[in-house]
Amino acid sequence: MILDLDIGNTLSKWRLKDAESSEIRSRGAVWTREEWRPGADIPDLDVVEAVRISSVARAAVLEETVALLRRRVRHVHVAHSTYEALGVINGYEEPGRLGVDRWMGALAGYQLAGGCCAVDCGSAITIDFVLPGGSHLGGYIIPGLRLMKESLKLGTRNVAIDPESEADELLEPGRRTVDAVNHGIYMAAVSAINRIYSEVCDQEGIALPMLLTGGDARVVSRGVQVPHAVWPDMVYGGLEACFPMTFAERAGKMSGAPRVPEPVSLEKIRAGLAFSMLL
Ligand SMILES: Nc1ncnc2c1ncn2[C@@H]1O[C@H](COP(=O)(O)OP(=O)(O)O)[C@@H](O)[C@H]1O
Ligand SMILES: CC(C)(COP(=O)(O)O)[C@@H](O)C(=O)NCCC(=O)O
Ligand SMILES: [K+]
Repeated sequence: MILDLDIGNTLSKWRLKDAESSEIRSRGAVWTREEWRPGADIPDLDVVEAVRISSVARAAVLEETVALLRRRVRHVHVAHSTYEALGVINGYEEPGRLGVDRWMGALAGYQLAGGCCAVDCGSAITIDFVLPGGSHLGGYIIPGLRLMKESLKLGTRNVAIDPESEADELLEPGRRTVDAVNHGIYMAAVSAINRIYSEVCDQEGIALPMLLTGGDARVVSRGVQVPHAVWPDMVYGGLEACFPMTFAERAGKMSGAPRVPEPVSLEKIRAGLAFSMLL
């Protein structure tokens, strides 16, 4: 069994993949914390022969996790952001500083679709661009839906936040605080994604397919006008491409990869951009 780990700032996601059949046997998530211990909510390591890790948690968390896993598992692979991988050139001035989850997403997106816009809606929302030749342009980072909500709570006196209420896709003006906040942050996220996508495609002269991942991908997806596909396992896809182990992976197949969405024409993107700027 292969254990894939995607350690984010909020949640540590894991899945167990059958090394023979390439099937996903189980999956789960635990809060990202200082110490990561196999226990009730973590799979049994006895069946695990290899681990692949993408982590943006504090270095100490990753080090402890790796040290613990190395005692129990023969092969432990940790992904890093590099200058180049799988035909993609990292756009960062200091490639190692690009969040490795973003790098995994960009690599998976490129492997699936060639050039792409990879959007990861987690604690932060990140929007990365890769051109068909493999040049990663860099990207954008904005607070995720939950962080936006929490920042309002921290920074204002009278904005009472209901942390449990979902950011929903209702776009009309809110008539009570909870709705004004939820509709506001939702609009902030989806309009940023729509606008950034259009601006970069316009600038680069190419309509790119968009791929969405992360804990809030489904809710964000409903507000994104650009044709796109939701790929919950996109970060895992990058791990599969970097450290292929199963027969299917060696043949370039990534689990749960969606059909590549057909982007609208560049003319349409430009017309939409012109329209939104005239308003
Ligand atoms: N069941 C859930 N538990 C926690 N967060 C959730 C859940 N469903 C959706 N979310 C949202 O997903 C975000 C976490 O998404 P994720 O992609 O795992 O983030 P990260 O990679 O930063 O840990 C949370 O900030 C929250 O807005
Ligand atoms: C931007 C991020 C915080 C997003 O993390 P996540 O929301 O997935 O927990 C993470 O990719 C990160 O720590 N990046 C390093 C800084 C950078 O990418 O520029
Ligand atoms: K993210």
